[in-house]
Amino acid sequence: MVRCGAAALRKYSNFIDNLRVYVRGGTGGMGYPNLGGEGGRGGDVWFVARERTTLKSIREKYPHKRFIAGTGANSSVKALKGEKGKDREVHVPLGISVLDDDGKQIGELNAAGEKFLAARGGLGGSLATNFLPCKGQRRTVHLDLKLIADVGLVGFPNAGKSSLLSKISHAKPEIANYAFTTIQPELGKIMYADYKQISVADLPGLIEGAHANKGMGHRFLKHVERTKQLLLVVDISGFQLSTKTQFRTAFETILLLTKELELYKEELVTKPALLAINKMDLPCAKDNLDKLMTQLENPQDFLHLLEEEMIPANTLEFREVIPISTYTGEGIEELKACLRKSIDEQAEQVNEEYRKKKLLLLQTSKEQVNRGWHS
Ligand SMILES: Nc1nc2c(ncn2[C@@H]2O[C@H](COP(=O)(O)OP(=O)(O)OP(=O)(O)O)[C@@H](O)[C@H]2O)c(=O)[nH]1
Repeated sequence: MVRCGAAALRKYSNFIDNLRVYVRGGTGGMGYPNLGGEGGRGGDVWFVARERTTLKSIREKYPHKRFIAGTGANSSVKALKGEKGKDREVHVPLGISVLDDDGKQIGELNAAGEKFLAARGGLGGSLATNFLPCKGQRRTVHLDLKLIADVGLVGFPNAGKSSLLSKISHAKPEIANYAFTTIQPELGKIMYADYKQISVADLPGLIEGAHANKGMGHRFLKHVERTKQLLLVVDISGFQLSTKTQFRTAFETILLLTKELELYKEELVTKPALLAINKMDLPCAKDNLDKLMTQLENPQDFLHLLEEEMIPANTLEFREVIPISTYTGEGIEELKACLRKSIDEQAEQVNEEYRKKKLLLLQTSKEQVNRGWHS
């Protein structure tokens, strides 16, 4: 049964991942015609990425959502070159894309301390402008948040994503026996004995037909874009959203999830993926698992089980398939180990590619120097 509790709705209204703000650079200062003095430039508006900042806190602190930098000082006898106006810094969360009003991305802030010039201050008055100052740049921009996590949990409602997140991390998501309990992304961290941490994001609301805007549509899938890997979570007994919708087996669920990812953005299905098969404590789980493993070994042979338009172009290849039960704890430690191994391998691969690129650059510049010597 699909229900949305009042508490869940409250939670939903608490989370925002998009905020529209107005930014205006400061006006320049007046020039001083008699002595040819130049007014100070207007201050700039900067977005600065800071940990522990949320879009919600920005909205609460600045309900007008207007950020205006200081005016440049006028030129005067005492100070012919007027001082620059005060810059305005706006702290934004990590993982922000800055979009203009047409939805075009104009900036990105992913690491603490990164800055983006949102609005440039106007020039001060000078001979060229008849000593009149220029106004600062002004525009409306959208701050679009995409969570940055190592692993994104992807699954249909009730698969046990929240239960899994609370089992492997210290997160305390809401868990209930009805779909859509999770209506905002939840973040948790898996801690390992050597103090390494892996961040995991539970991404809610994905259902069959999300691409056609069913349920919450693809609203939260954007958060998968910046996760390094995907962990698909499926219920071994299958999935049925309501009595009015078709029952889907675990295998069909995996195909449908793949299709939804593909329809949102094809690159998502190229991310390294693992599969957690949950609820292995249920009575028919072992038989269902045998069947599912056969299907996963030769997925092409079983694609006909789905309607043609829901068959994904490519099936996902899982680095690991781990049967688990968040009730009994079966497979949980193995899953944590597999995630760690997979993330470490990916980091190693990225380092290796970086080393190769650097080596290539070094070789090319050496060859260029040698050619210079010989010509
Ligand atoms: N039998 C069994 N039930 C489980 C297991 N894990 C979770 N459940 C139950 O499945 C239901 C859904 O669990 P959740 O963790 O809320 O699932 P979810 O995928 O986060 O669901 P949404 O919030 O709707 O996205 C709850 O009643 C859980 O108690 C499991 O390993 N075995």
